[in-house]
Formats: sequence, C-alpha cells, structure tokens
Amino acid sequence: MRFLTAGESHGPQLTAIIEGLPAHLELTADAINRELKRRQGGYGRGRRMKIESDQVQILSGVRHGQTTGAPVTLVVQNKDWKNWQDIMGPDPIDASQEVKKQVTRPRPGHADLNGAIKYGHRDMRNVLERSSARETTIRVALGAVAKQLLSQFGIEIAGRVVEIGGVKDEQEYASSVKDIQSITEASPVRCMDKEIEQKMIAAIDEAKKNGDSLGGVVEVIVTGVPVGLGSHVHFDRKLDARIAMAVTSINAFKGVEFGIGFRAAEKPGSQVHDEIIWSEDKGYTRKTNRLGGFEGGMTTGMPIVVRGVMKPIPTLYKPLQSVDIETKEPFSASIERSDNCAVPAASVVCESVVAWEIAQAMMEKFPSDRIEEMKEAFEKYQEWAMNF
Ligand SMILES: Cc1cc2nc3c(=O)[nH]c(=O)nc-3n(C[C@H](O)[C@H](O)[C@H](O)COP(=O)(O)O)c2cc1C
Ligand SMILES: C=C(O[C@@H]1CC(C(=O)O)=C[C@@H](OP(=O)(O)O)[C@H]1O)C(=O)O
Repeated sequence: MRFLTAGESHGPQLTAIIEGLPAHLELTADAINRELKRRQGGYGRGRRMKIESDQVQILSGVRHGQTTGAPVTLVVQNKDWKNWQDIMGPDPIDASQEVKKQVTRPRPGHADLNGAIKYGHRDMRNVLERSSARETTIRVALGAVAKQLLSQFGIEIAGRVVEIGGVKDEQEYASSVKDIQSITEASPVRCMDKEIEQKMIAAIDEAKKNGDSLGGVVEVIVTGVPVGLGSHVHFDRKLDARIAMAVTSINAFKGVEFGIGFRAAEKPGSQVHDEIIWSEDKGYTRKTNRLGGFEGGMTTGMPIVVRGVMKPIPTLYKPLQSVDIETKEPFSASIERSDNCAVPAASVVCESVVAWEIAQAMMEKFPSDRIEEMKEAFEKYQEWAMNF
C-alpha cells in the first residue's frame, strides 16, 4: 500500500492517491471529516484555521461506502484559494505584470532559504507553499483511512500532548485508548491533566504576547497490535524505524522515541528490558512495556508507545536575524499571520502518520485483495501466535 500527495498551501486543493487498499473496506467521508476537524482544533492556532473548514471529497476507488480495490483519490479544497488565485494561478504572466506578494525574506527555521537556493527560486513563495504544514491536512485524511482499516482488527490509536514549552504532564501513558481519547477531545491542548492544561494555555498566551512561539512533545499509543509486524531482517522493514521516519517527516518534528526512549541511557539493562511471561488466556506478553512495543524492529504485541518532539513554530513576530535575498540587507521580521503553537494539532497528525505505517505493515503481513480474506489470515495468525 502506498500514497502520493500533492497541493500547495494557498493553491486550490490538496490531493492524495492511495494504491493497494483491499476491497470491501467501509469508508465514508464522514469518518475522514471527523479526523480533519480534530486536526483543525487546538489552542494556539492562527487566523487561517478560521478560514478553513476541511472536508474531504472521495473521488475514486469507493462505491456505496466501500472500497473497490481501485486507487482511492482524496481531495480537500483550500477555502483560502479564492484570496490567492491571482498570486497562485498556473497561467503564465507577461513581463508587464508584477508578481504579487513575492517572498524575498527567508524565515530562520523554515524551508525558505534552502529551498530557494536548491531550486533556484528568487520568489521563495515557490518553496513555502509546499513546505507549509497545510500538507498535514491530507496526511490526516490518509491516517483516517488507515484507522478505518485498523479498526477492522481491533487496533486502536490515540494521541495526547505531554509537554508544551517546558510545561510537562509527567503521568505515564494510559493503556486504554478510550481514556486518552475522551480526555484529550475535551481539552483545548489535548492534555490529560486539567491543571497542567491551564499551565500550558498560560504558556502559549505568554509566548504569543512576547511575539514568540512554542513547541512540545506529543505521545501516540496503539493497542491491539499483533506480535510480529515489521521485521528484523532488513533495515527498511523495521517498523520502529519506519515510524520514526514518518514522525520526523511531520513539519517541525525533530525527534522521536519509543517507550522510555532517551531515558534508557540512564538505566541498567535490568530496568529497561521487559520480562517475558506466558499465560493460557494471553499467550506470551511482557511484565512491563518500557520498550514501547518494539524489539528487533518488530511489534511485541504490547501497546506501541511513541513520542515526537516538535520545535517551536519558525514564523515569529519577534524579529530574528535574517537577510533579504534581493538587497542582502538585514531585516526585522514582519509577518501577516501564523500559528504560535501547533503542538495540539500536531498530535492528531502524529496519530495519523503512525496509523498509516501500522496499516501498511498489516497489509504486508496479511496481504490480500479483500478485507474478509485479510481478516481470516489475521485470525489464523493470532491463534498460531497464542499456541506457539
Ligand atoms: C500543524 C502544524 C502547523 C504549523 N503551522 C506553522 C505556522 O503557522 N507557521 C510556521 O512558520 N510554521 C508552522 N509549522 C511548522 C513549519 O511547517 C515547519 O517548521 C517548516 O515546514 C520547516 O520544516 P522543519 O521545521 O521540519 O525543518 C507548522 C507545523 C505543523 C505540524
Ligand atoms: C494552513 C495550515 O497551517 C499553516 C501552516 C504554515 C506553515 O508554514 O507550516 C503556515 C500557516 O499558513 P498561512 O500562512 O496560510 O496562515 C498555517 O496556517 C493548516 O494547518 O491547515
């Protein structure tokens, strides 16, 4: 199973094409729209989110609420496009026309300058339009499809915010996805602790007042995963490695860890590795889950626990040193609009990219053209693993 995405932040639409989904999977626009709405929420977002109200159109591969096995095309329109048509249109302009809203002032921390030099764009709009996290909209639509597939196998996924700007929620993850979902849905910062939530909100407000931005840490857990997704036999089949790639591909994500993650460096092996136990009703499990559900690039069957760190948003009202590429003069930042913290929204993106990687690993382990056949193979394997 694979996908491609296309689309600019202020272009007409975002598009994704998925190839390799089994036939007869129930898929509705409503299920995808619920996820798109979740991504748009969250404290700290800028004015763009007041313009957009993301809705998916399913343009191929689904008929009467079920996949047919053909490629699935998903489209989300940019409402803001109507304000950008003369700037972002594909038609050539003649020499007498002025290119409007040219960008010649690269923002430290964004893709502007590197992309401009690499692709030879004097107008850095040609870079920022695609490097914008607007693309995460369609990644969430893809994640919604993946979640739909995973739900057929009882695999559930939830995300929460565990840190914003140094304000931390130290509570260990809950093993119930439902606990996380119910609390984070009601929380504007998608945090599980009410008191800490208020401190996070205050930190975001304070940063905004100072023309600054904040990053943070998000956590995603996945339950119901069978043992043995991914593989130890080759580097690019290791599922933890693929998830790490997917998480750090989210705009502004700079690191990833599984289970106790970087804290493993401080502890002896006896306090890191999870002891193996067996029981008649559960088969092989682990006493603890410090390794976050992975050994040897494969799932252990314990919940997957993955965390990603997001750096603060690069577009700042507070000036940072940069250089205008036309005049070579230093300038002070002047911007129109930006998010000042997108960590809560990014937790939904993180869930989505993790869901996609797991769905893809499921398709590799139980390859099939029909969802029913895939379920049969899954159930047979679960029984085999239990009796092993
Ligand atoms: C949901 C989300 C919203 C974002 N919103 C903004 C924004 O409003 N302004 C901005 O400068 N960067 C924003 N970013 C971050 C940039 O897209 C990102 O820093 C940029 O693409 C450069 O890539 P890098 O940080 O991964 O190196 C956002 C990221 C995410 C995940
Ligand atoms: C559009 C979204 O996020 C955008 C991500 C983004 C960036 O530079 O990454 C910059 C902003 O774009 P704009 O300049 O149009 O306000 C955000 O609003 C979105 O999340 O849907």
